[in-house]
Amino acid sequence: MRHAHEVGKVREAEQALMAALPEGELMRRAARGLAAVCAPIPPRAYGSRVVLLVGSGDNGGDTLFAGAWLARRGAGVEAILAGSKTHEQGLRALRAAGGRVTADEAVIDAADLVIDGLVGIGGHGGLREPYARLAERTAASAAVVVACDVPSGVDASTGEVEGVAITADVTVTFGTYKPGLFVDPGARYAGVVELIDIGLGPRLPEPDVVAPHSEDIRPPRPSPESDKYRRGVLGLIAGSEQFTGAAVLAAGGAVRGGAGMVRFASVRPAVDLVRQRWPETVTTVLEAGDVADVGSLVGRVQAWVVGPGIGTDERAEALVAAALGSDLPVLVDADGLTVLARRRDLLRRTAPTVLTPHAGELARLIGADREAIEARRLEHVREAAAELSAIVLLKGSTTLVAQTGRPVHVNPTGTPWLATAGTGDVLSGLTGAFLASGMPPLDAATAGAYLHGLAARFAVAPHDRPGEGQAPISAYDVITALPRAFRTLSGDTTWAGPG
Ligand SMILES: NC(=O)C1=CN([C@@H]2O[C@H](COP(=O)(O)OP(=O)(O)OC[C@H]3O[C@@H](n4cnc5c(N)ncnc54)[C@H](O)[C@@H]3O)[C@@H](O)[C@H]2O)[C@@H](O)CC1
Ligand SMILES: Nc1ncnc2c1ncn2[C@@H]1O[C@H](COP(=O)(O)OP(=O)(O)O)[C@@H](O)[C@H]1O
Ligand SMILES: [K+]
Repeated sequence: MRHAHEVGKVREAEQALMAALPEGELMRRAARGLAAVCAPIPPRAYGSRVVLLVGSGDNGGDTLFAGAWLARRGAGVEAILAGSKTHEQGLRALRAAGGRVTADEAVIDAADLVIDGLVGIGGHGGLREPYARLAERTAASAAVVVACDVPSGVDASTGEVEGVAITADVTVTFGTYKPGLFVDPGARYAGVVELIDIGLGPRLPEPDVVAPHSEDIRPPRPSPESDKYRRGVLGLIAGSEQFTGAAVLAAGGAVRGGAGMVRFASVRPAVDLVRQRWPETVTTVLEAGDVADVGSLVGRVQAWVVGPGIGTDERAEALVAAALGSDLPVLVDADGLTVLARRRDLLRRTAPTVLTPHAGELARLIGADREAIEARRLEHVREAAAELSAIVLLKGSTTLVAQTGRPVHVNPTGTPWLATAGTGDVLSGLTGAFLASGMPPLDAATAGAYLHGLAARFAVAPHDRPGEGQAPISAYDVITALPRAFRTLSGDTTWAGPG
């Protein structure tokens, strides 16, 4: 996992470390790391035109020291001192190395490299002038932009962006990742994030946010003792007279997600379609009076997924109530979430509940404003998990998974091409398969989001080559690419082949 810490925790750890080190050592480490990332950027240090945007705090100090290092290696370094004061030793170091100070902001236009040292973890609120103007000018320049610690204008703890911010190609961050580098909108401004070890690790407490690596994703694998029941039977309640496609897509996610068996229940037209496309499923046609008994009609399962395409009428409500009335893990998605918005009482249960809303669905569930959720995703997903007593997977440009008392998991895979009807249904079926296998719900949701996003990337650009073009995808393409996504995960060494 990549660990991210909020500003308060970073400052505490830094203070403890600073007390144990010679003065200025921490900044030296940060500046050296920043310069080392900048040096190889074409046309490389010697003869390149480097512009430093220097604010009044230590972020500006790091940037001045890094600029001095680059100047000693032959770069032409000019610093724009934008703050009300300037880090003195940093400025002395830059001048001693042959760097210059300039008031001419036009140097940004012709720069090869701009280093953003306006604000770091000390930033609050939208960028004030002249910082905002400098950020806009930088965005219009062809220079490579490297942000020091965080892109100025991005809230390091939350990823909020108020107004203008620096758009970086690379962000060089120190000691630990910051949540704002992982979570949108901030993540969009950060570019590639490089972590520099400044020795903070041992002093850091539990992270606030984590982003899994491929090796952290461990979907269940069958063992020689496995049979279809032990692998996990998923009960899936999806589709209605009006919406049948959602059922086919959710069933596909579950089948390709490795469920031992999918027991599918719905109205006749949805059952007919699911059987045609996924003959592997065991189906139950629900007649008008059957909904309350769905559990016993379907047979034994280890987890439920309820919601995709079920509609929002009384019948749908009874289906959601029946699933949540069980003592099994239940994932509620799509229409099921709309039903829950008026029946929050159904969430009072002891078995785990996983909710998979997009921002609009979450807005209805917690009575918040959709735009506010998009702007402050981290805050809202945490609040929702606490308020709804559930594991909440908030979909969107960065998918977040929150469980109270645990760091928020942020999904590193995915692509904006996923924003197309039906892909969410695939995710709920896939995650449901993991729940049915007995995976802890936070891990199941994290693995679901990861593999779903990876499959989407493979569908968009199947050859996985740099520079390869991308094409629009359908939700079905995501299902088709799931096996390939699974195969990228670290292998199971116990497999000896047949015979
Ligand atoms: N504390 C430490 O031990 C270390 C800190 N380091 C660097 O120090 C940085 C933090 O330094 P500081 O605490 O001095 O804070 P910053 O340099 O991030 O920013 C503080 C200054 O920016 C101004 N400011 C804040 N928000 C603004 C806005 N929206 N518009 C315009 N001006 C704004 C403040 O008034 C203040 O003068 C880190 O991000 C990192 O780059 C590194 O050197 C590593 C060690
Ligand atoms: N801008 C975006 N960037 C990346 N992924 C996105 C973006 N917008 C939506 N997604 C993803 O697309 C999927 C859409 O799901 P959802 O909104 O439930 O659609 P549907 O209900 O039509 O299936 C989710 O996995 C979500 O995380
Ligand atoms: K910065």
